[in-house]
Amino acid sequence: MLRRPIASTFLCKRNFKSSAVVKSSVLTLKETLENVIPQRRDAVKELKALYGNTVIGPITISSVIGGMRGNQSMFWQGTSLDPDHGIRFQGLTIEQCQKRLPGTGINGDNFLPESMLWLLMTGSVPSFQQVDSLRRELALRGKELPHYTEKVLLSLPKDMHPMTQFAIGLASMNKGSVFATNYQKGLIGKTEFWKDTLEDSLNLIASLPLLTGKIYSNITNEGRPLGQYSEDVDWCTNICSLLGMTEKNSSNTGNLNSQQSLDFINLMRLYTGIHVDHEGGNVSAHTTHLVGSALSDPYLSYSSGIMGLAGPLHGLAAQEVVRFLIEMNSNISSIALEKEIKEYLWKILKSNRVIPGYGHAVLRKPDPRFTAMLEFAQMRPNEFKNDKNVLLMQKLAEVAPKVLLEHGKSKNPFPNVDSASGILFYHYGIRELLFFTVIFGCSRSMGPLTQLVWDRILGLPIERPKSLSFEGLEALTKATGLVK
Ligand SMILES: CC(=O)SCCNC(=O)CCNC(=O)[C@H](O)C(C)(C)COP(=O)(O)OP(=O)(O)OC[C@H]1O[C@@H](n2cnc3c(N)ncnc32)[C@H](O)[C@@H]1OP(=O)(O)O
Ligand SMILES: O=C([O-])CC(=O)C(=O)O
Repeated sequence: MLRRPIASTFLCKRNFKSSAVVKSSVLTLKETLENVIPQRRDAVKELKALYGNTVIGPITISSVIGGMRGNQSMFWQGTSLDPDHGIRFQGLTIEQCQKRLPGTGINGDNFLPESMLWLLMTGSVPSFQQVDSLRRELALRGKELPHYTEKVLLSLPKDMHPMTQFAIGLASMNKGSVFATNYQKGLIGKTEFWKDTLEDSLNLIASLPLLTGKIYSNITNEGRPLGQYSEDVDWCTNICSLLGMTEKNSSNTGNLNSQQSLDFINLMRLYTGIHVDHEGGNVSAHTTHLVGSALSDPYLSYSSGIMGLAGPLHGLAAQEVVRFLIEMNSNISSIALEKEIKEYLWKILKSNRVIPGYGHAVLRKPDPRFTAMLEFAQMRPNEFKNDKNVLLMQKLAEVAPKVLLEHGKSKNPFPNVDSASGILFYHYGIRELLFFTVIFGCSRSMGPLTQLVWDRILGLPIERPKSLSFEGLEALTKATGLVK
């Protein structure tokens, strides 16, 4: 399908109220980080020296052969996950972030993911000016993709999975890695690794609007641009524009009116603001951390994380949910008929498949990220009242937990974050199901890359747990004296 070319090169300047008042005295993210580092380094050093031998939990055989569930064995600073209350970003709930993190300064706009990045990196809520300076810094850093990355992306088959294109694009950018180059030349020592890691990480995050836009235009518009990049707007406005999903400054493929265009940008800010991280053990974060522990640069490390996000039990569930909702809608006669929905779900369970968007490895309550996405839809009743997929998504949140509870296997029968997100993007006009997880991947860059910077600030070692064979485990059971 060919898309309309961009109607005009006119720049949509949704100017930031703060732009005019940014003072040169505002410390950059790096400078702020430099102020925080000495105290944090000392604290971790002291913890290790005084309490290094403190035992913090048992490791059972079930956990060794059960995906390390429950093992408290990773250091992760930015976020932590409570099974009953969900994610906290440097201690703040989603609700608190919505109240406290700065946005554009325009009433009703969501907080900016740039604010979240600042919070994760430094541990404190940024001021309006700090966020605006970071927004500007990222917009400048991200204004072009390396020519070799463009070339690599253009050479890929248009029907290659967008997540594969994403991982390849990111890995190709390792050619320009400041960290890898300076390490290879022997120009940096261990205590300084974090500086080049930060440099690469900010460049990587900044490049994501163009990279994502390129992949989307590859799969929908034969590689021709759908929108225009601007240094004057925020990261998400650029993402939306480059997907061709803004009223102005893009091909406006979804024919959005100005309210819908604004809503779509705010949906993107909300989505990418709360998917940034889910503590360290999830597959994408853990993979980035593991690969990074071998001192692979941020591009290679995060490209590996993206490959993990591309699994259907993890981020790819976002695409699976949309497919599932559309298929279910064409197989039931009415959303109001709970009996039919239940039968449909049972058919899936009886064929030994999972219900996508439900269950979680850690959470034991509905995912507050799901609730935040749901609230986005509920706050716009006129927009969504006739969308039968969105209505089914809401109905399922009532029905599926009952069925999963009756099924009796899943430890968590409630909706997770992937339940709501893709179908909202679909509503506004992103119809390529395979693409949703790429948007997830834009957001997820922020948490794991923050940790990578901190891994290097703290000089954490290469990760290398001990593995055990069946015989090794058996020998341990005998050692307990409980088994003959
Ligand atoms: C961003 C994210 O990654 S959020 C998660 C996105 N993934 C999905 O939505 C896919 C569907 N959900 C699932 O597959 C799982 O709930 C996971 C992968 C998220 C968590 O897996 P686990 O920690 O192993 O879950 P749990 O301990 O509850 O699993 C116990 C059993 O219930 C099953 N189960 C868990 N969730 C579901 C589900 N949604 N539908 C059907 N069965 C399920 C498991 O497959 C497992 O079956 P088994 O004993 O035959 O192996
Ligand atoms: O925490 C997990 O295992 C999966 C998840 O929800 C995420 O990574 O966002």
